Amino acid sequence: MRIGVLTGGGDCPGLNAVLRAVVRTAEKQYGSDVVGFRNGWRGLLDDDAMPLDRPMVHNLLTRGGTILGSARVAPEKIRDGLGRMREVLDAHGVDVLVPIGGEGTLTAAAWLSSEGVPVVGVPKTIDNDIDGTDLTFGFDTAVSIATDMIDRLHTTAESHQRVLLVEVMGRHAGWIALNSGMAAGAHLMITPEEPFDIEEVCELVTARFERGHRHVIGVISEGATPKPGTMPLRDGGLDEFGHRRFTGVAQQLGEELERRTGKEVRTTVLGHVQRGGTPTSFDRVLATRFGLHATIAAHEGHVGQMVALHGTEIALVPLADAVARLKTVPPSRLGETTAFTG
Ligand SMILES: Nc1ncnc2c1ncn2[C@@H]1O[C@H](COP(=O)(O)OP(=O)(O)O)[C@@H](O)[C@H]1O
Ligand SMILES: O=P(O)(O)OC[C@H]1O[C@](O)(COP(=O)(O)O)[C@@H](O)[C@@H]1O
Ligand SMILES: [Mg+2]
Repeated sequence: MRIGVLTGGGDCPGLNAVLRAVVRTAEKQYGSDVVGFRNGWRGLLDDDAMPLDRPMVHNLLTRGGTILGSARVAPEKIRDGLGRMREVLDAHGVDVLVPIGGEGTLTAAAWLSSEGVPVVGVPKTIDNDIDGTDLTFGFDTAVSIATDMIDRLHTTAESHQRVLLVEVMGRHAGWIALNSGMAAGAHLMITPEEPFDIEEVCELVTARFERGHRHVIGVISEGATPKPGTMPLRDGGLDEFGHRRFTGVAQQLGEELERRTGKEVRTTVLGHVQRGGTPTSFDRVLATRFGLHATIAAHEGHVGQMVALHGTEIALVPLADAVARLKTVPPSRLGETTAFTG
């Protein structure tokens, strides 16, 4: 059998570990081989392929990013390119395609599957917002990096009696803000799931200083928004792929907070540092198990599926179900922060 692989969407630590696991499992367990397509779906549309064998995946377990590269392609081009993608897959003798990606890549994968292309999906994203799996790899690494950064901000905030706002990634889901905020003892967490009220944020900050505390740490997802009519947030419009362009919610909240409370505010935007570098041991293992089980599923004919973590076991879920909705932070999880904030 020949397996085709590609990595789509934003990169994350662990993608290379999946590639290594797919190649090793295919070669060692099945005597199969693997071909990679460069730069996500673009590699399939442009016939940009590279053979992947065991020497090529040496030393990949710990390496961040993806040796295949990743890119975004307008969804219309994917839909118009079905015939072309079939031709390229046939030309390379690919029996099963294993796309590794987030909700966008996997939506395209689910659609290809519905068109009869044999596909086994692997979920990745630092945002952890893929439904049907308890976790995605990349998330643990991003949370670890963010936690380390927030730990460091506590001391400098205290020295200057400041409010420090940390903006973390999380377009639609606040998992990184929730977990890094909890791990680092933040006093305030704001996620995209619950629009924030500037009045409440001001009250929290004022009350904390009045109680004699010397600093406030707030963690804010990049996709957070204010409650309508409470404070303005600049509109950045949409990018060419239809994603909302962010305009810096933490900075804007900080300016408003400083104006209203008179407290000194500083803002740190963590950005792509959350996605760079080596994966944590947890993500290395999860990525490796996903790659292993995706390859097994491909050989056993379980196509149209996505590998998923259920508890401690790797399961298969229908791709169409996994992309039907995003896994956002439920109110019960946000409620768990109440005892620790303020
Ligand atoms: N609804 C869709 N239909 C077809 N292809 C899509 C769709 N959404 C996304 N894609 C493809 O998947 C790529 C990756 O999606 P994106 O959302 O950028 O990243 P991720 O896979 O990390 O969520 C897009 O550039 C596009 O080529
Ligand atoms: O790398 P880019 O294009 O700036 O994208 C940033 C986005 O990608 C992410 O890091 C990951 O999102 P995806 O997994 O959906 O690609 C988001 O947290 C962030 O909003
Ligand atoms: Mg996406």
